[in-house]
Amino acid sequence: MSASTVGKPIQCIAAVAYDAKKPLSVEEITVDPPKGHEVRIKIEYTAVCHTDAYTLSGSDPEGLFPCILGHEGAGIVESVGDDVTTVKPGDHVIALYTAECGKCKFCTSGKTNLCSAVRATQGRGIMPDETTRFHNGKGEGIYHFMGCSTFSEYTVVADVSVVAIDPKAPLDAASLLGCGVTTGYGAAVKTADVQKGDTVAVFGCGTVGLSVIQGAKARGASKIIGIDINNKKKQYCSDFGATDFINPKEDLAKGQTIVEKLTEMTDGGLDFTFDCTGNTKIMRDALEACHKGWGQSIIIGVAAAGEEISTRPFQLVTGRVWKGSAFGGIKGRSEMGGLIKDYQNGALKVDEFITHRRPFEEINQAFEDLHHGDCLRTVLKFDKK
Ligand SMILES: NC(=O)C1=CN([C@@H]2O[C@H](COP(=O)(O)OP(=O)(O)OC[C@H]3O[C@@H](n4cnc5c(N)ncnc54)[C@H](OP(=O)(O)O)[C@@H]3O)[C@@H](O)[C@H]2O)C=CC1
Ligand SMILES: N[C@@H](CCC(=O)N[C@@H](CSC=O)C(=O)NCC(=O)O)C(=O)O
Ligand SMILES: [Zn+2]
Ligand SMILES: [Zn+2]
Repeated sequence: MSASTVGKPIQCIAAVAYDAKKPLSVEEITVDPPKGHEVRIKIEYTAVCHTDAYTLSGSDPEGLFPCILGHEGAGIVESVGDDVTTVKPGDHVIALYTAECGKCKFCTSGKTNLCSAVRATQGRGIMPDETTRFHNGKGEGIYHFMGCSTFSEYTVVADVSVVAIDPKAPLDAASLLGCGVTTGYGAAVKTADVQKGDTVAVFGCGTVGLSVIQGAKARGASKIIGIDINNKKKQYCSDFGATDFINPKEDLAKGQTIVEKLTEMTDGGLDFTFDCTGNTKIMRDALEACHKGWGQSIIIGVAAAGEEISTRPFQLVTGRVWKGSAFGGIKGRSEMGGLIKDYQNGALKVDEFITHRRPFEEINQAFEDLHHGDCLRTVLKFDKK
């Protein structure tokens, strides 16, 4: 912490999304000090998740411009506003797009990790007091994103949207626990609660899908089928624990559907399927590949505005279950410590997802990296020292 910055605006580098489909503008911005119940973080590392690209594409109904995207990030608390009791300057932290206040109807329900404390203002790109902490060189306000905005060297988040972690945990790996790894792993071990011997199919084997595979393996699933249209994902699937890989563009017999193939491979269908593509047609396939009577399909992928899912109601009448999962069902402030420990004792692979590294200034190339089948996550480093 630098005491000289406390209570003052900070000028720093950030990537501003001025408009949908346009490259981010890497420029100097001003980050105001944190107000009550807010925390200013010096972000050390941030990664690019598919959801950042989705919002930048203009398909997100909550997308607002100009904004500072980014929600997979870790850093060090620079200063805190009044009444912040859970973190202090110098703490190593992960920003949380799924807050945990511990007090709201959602948090106290014991049924969900969703929290309502700051979600409404978060979706409108502003802090809980309805203002922004970000301004560009012209003095114009810039919206926040997902309550995190980690594509800025300094960011301000609500105190319920940040968790302190073991300072011995490397912050590059910690950044990935801010979304992709936690989301997929949690979807398998918490939302689905996969059990030993279960059969599992995962559609879309990026960081989220591979993390589902990792969770299913940890639980002792008997068959884990990775499905992806990119053959470069085959080796990754095997590395993270899949027993089989299918490329639907190449591995189906003439006239055979992916649902038929999966049903044949699993004696009638899977115990669990996961959509990690955001494609609503794939979501239908994933549901219909579930075993009659009990199979559950978990939607993780984020679909564009206007997209809807459909199936014959008979699919549900006959016992298949459609569910969704946000942040893997994980409560960020109370459960992140356990994931960090799992990572530290070797039970949870995280470093293996870092396939590319770049200085923050190359953030637009990091978005390009996402389209290459060999890229799982590009981690961007702020400080070149
Ligand atoms: N619910 C939640 O809490 C969260 C949701 N998400 C969402 O999860 C999804 C996955 O995220 P992430 O892993 O980062 O994304 P990636 O883009 O890294 O992974 C998606 C994978 O799916 C593949 N794919 C695309 N179309 C198909 C298809 N028709 N059949 C099979 N595979 C296909 C892609 O291949 P290719 O690269 O060749 O297109 C890619 O390998 C996104 O929709 C993201 O927005 C992410 C985090 C949290
Ligand atoms: N803004 C979108 C919805 C985006 C969405 O579904 N986000 C996921 C996390 S994606 C992370 O990479 C999520 O957890 N949603 C729950 C939430 O409360 O936002 C839209 O409006 O469609
Ligand atoms: Zn994400
Ligand atoms: Zn809450």
